[in-house]
Amino acid sequence: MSERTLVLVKPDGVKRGLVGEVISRIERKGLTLAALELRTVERSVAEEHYAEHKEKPFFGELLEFITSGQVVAIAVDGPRAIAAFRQLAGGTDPVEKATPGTLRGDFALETQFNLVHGSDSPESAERELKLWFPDL
Ligand SMILES: Nc1ncnc2c1ncn2[C@@H]1O[C@H](COP(=O)(O)OP(=O)(O)OP(=O)(O)O)[C@@H](O)[C@H]1O
Repeated sequence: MSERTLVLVKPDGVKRGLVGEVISRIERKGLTLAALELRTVERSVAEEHYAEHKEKPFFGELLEFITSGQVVAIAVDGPRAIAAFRQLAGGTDPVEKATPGTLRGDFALETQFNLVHGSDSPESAERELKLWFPDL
């Protein structure tokens, strides 16, 4: 059964010219692109996107970071797309958790600047896709 997930290339990935690398790995895995947009994120969208982290000590920094530059939002389709992209991304901490061969394992050093976001469950995917691609 096909699923849809929301992927973001965060501002660090866009600034470093890694959008192509992320898209290439998504496509090589066999996943397909349903929608793609380069945009800046309004603070309200960022707050809603990361609502589950509202009480965390890093919430303020996270909002600053995600609104600090352009992001690429991508709706990605495929069988088990949610888990498949999380596998491509690697663990949240790019050094302790992400293994080489993953996007974060290969290209990131710090937990905050970990290059990509991928929805972590069908419920998150549905919520996030509505937020980022309301017309899809
Ligand atoms: N301890 C931390 N310090 C700074 N930033 C953090 C920390 N933990 C998480 N973050 C930031 O918040 C984001 C969301 O954290 P979460 O635990 O949901 O990780 P994730 O699901 O792997 O990442 P994402 O939701 O971006 O895909 C992380 O990707 C990272 O950018």
